[in-house]
Amino acid sequence: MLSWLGRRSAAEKSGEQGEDLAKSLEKAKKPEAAIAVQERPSADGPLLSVRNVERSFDVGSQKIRVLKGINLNLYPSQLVMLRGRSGSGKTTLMNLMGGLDTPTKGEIFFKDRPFHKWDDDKRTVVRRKDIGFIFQAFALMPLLSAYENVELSLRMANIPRSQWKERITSCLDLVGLSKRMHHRPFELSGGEQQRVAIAKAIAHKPSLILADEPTAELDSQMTAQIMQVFKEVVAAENISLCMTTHDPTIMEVADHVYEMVDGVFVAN
Ligand SMILES: Nc1ncnc2c1ncn2[C@@H]1O[C@H](COP(=O)(O)OP(=O)(O)OP(=O)(O)O)[C@@H](O)[C@H]1O
Repeated sequence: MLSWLGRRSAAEKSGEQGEDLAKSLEKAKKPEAAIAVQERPSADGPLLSVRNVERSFDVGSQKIRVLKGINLNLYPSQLVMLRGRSGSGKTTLMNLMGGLDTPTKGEIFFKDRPFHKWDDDKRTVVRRKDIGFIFQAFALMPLLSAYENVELSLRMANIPRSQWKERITSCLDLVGLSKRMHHRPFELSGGEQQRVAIAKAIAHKPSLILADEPTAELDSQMTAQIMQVFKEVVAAENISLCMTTHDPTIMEVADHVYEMVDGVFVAN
């Protein structure tokens, strides 16, 4: 598995079981070339629109086609999941959605801004201000408290210092960590650390949160808590959230689930 964090840093030089498995394997045998893009669920236009996107990588003398024509619309205040087997292309797509990478073909519009045409510097400005990232491995600074970790995000986004205390307190309160603000990551459970990571990702009030397997390191109880926090954050902060997962037990929380097989979406 390629780590999103690893590839993110590079790009940023400048963030199953029994029956279900049998069903998904059956579907995997017959991928459809492309499925209809999600119907418009709200009066607003999409926050993010991915149109006919392809991504290939040159490895030695070979061209590897990872994404083969992806269409996706993400609307304000939606919680969307990308599901697929390891290597199907989920992280590659998330990197494109977050402006960490650009497509080989196709278009990506974030708030009508053409990410596919913009250089990394321009995308970075938008990313810092309007997109939050959450990783499987929490990605917290180990020597900083929960409070200071969230503060770091506000500092990076150039939010005026006068607003920090109120915003940090309200974000940690939203994720249920008011009583653990001054704990450092090693003094927190895995679920609590991931809640700090969520507070950190939403602190600068982004419109979009991208989360790559945010519950992969957590047990089922912590996973359920994190999914509840995600639902609350999407509602309270008017944020759209797109996350990848292998876990079939959490799909019902999503407004929409995209199933990816070998670089294309298939009907689920
Ligand atoms: N920079 C790259 N260079 C070459 N191949 C790459 C690159 N990035 C991704 N790939 C290839 O693209 C394919 C899809 O990788 P990706 O990480 O997007 O899958 P994934 O669905 O997120 O998998 P996982 O669930 O294991 O994280 C893999 O075969 C991977 O080796």
